[in-house]
Amino acid sequence: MSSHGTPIPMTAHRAGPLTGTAEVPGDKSISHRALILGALAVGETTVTGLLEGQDVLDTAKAMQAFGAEIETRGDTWHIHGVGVGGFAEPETVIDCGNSGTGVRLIMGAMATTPIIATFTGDASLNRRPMARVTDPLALFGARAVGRSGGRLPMTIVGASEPVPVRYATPVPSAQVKSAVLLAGLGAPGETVVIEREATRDHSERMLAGFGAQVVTEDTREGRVITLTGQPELRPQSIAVPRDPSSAAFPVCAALIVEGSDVLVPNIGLNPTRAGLFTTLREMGADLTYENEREEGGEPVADLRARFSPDLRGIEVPPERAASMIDEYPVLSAVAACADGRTLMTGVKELRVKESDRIDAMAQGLRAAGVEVQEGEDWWAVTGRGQGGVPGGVTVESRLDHRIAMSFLVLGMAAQRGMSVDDGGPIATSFPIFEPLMAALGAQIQRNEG
Ligand SMILES: O=C(O)C1=C[C@@H](OP(=O)(O)O)[C@@H](O)[C@H](O)C1
Ligand SMILES: C=C(OP(=O)(O)O)C(=O)O
Repeated sequence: MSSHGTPIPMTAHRAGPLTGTAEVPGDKSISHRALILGALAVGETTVTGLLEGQDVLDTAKAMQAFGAEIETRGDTWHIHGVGVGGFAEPETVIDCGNSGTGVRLIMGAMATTPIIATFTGDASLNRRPMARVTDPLALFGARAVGRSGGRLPMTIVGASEPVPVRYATPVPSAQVKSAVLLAGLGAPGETVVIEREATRDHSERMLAGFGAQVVTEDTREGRVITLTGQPELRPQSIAVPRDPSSAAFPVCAALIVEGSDVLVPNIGLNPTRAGLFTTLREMGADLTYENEREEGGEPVADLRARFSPDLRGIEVPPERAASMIDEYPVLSAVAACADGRTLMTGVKELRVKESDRIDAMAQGLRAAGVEVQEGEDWWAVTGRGQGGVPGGVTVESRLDHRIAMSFLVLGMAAQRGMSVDDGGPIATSFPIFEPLMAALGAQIQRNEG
């Protein structure tokens, strides 16, 4: 089932070369944060390039429920923030749909204000673990009551006298880090988050942009981030860069579809996000960075991906996992078309995303004729070489946009194409995926009725 309606079965067939320019939408992580920090600032924040995918739209609706006024004029989003500590108590349940980032960051943002809010989501989100966020929020003085196993629906009672927190994250998660930092905004004094492995740092960068005092130090313990609480956040004008996690799909498709040459302009290459591109280049991908520059304090380049007939399997180092965590599904589609084995280790987190992504990809790849081995925190794909994946099957997308898109990309190179039972979830992060890929020359269709 799609998150908000009837399933949309989709098929991608093997087709001629993919060529042209792929203008992918705005970054999902940055879009959520722009809305939440805009809601916590005093005055009007404007945002251009916001990803208008369902996950982000659900966060916008949630911010309205907490009292922010949000309107769109043309392509610009205007957010009238209520200030740190100014959130109102929502009158209804907050539905975050399919979005782990949305629900976890918003729980953090409200946890140090004395209000009560109840959160829910779709069947996928309601299976995902929330204790990783509610455990540190309890240290601030917030309380959480949810379903067994720390699942949604869940009610958070915000702390009435919050205290600052020092917290070492037990899992590599930018969502956990960000929830703690956002909660720290409402607590007096210094809140400290320590992460052993650096995860995406958009919250730290954006908090600093809004005028909060945030200091990051790399130490022997790991990355130590110190935030000074109760700032007055100054409204900003934010231009959201394009999403490298969405760019991954046209890039990977171009590498495996014969004769392709695709330009994906203006992609953020923040090192905490760019692990996939490094990995693809190590596999022998013809992937170049053109027009490298800095925009809004972030490294940016145009990516040019060309058909790469000599891709080889590699071992992806576990320390790279955080910088490409959402890209393993599509990497496995490329690995299936490479020569040799691609081994991915240190990736336990993949099991608690919108689906168990190791299981979802392993089952679908095996059905498509590709050998996959797996353990709790690793998996390995034995490539069948260029043009060697039989395909020709329908696989489950499991309410997971990245699973759906990864199998459709594989279908573009597989001998007999690939189908997914439901492409509906794609709209959570990449609502223009179908027309964008079709404009490049992909054969992608909905199987109505
Ligand atoms: O903070 C974020 O914006 C995100 C963090 C990652 O999740 P985890 O924090 O669970 O690793 C990532 O998978 C997700 O798509 C977006
Ligand atoms: C894991 C993802 O998102 P979230 O955790 O926000 O649902 C993703 O977009 O791949």
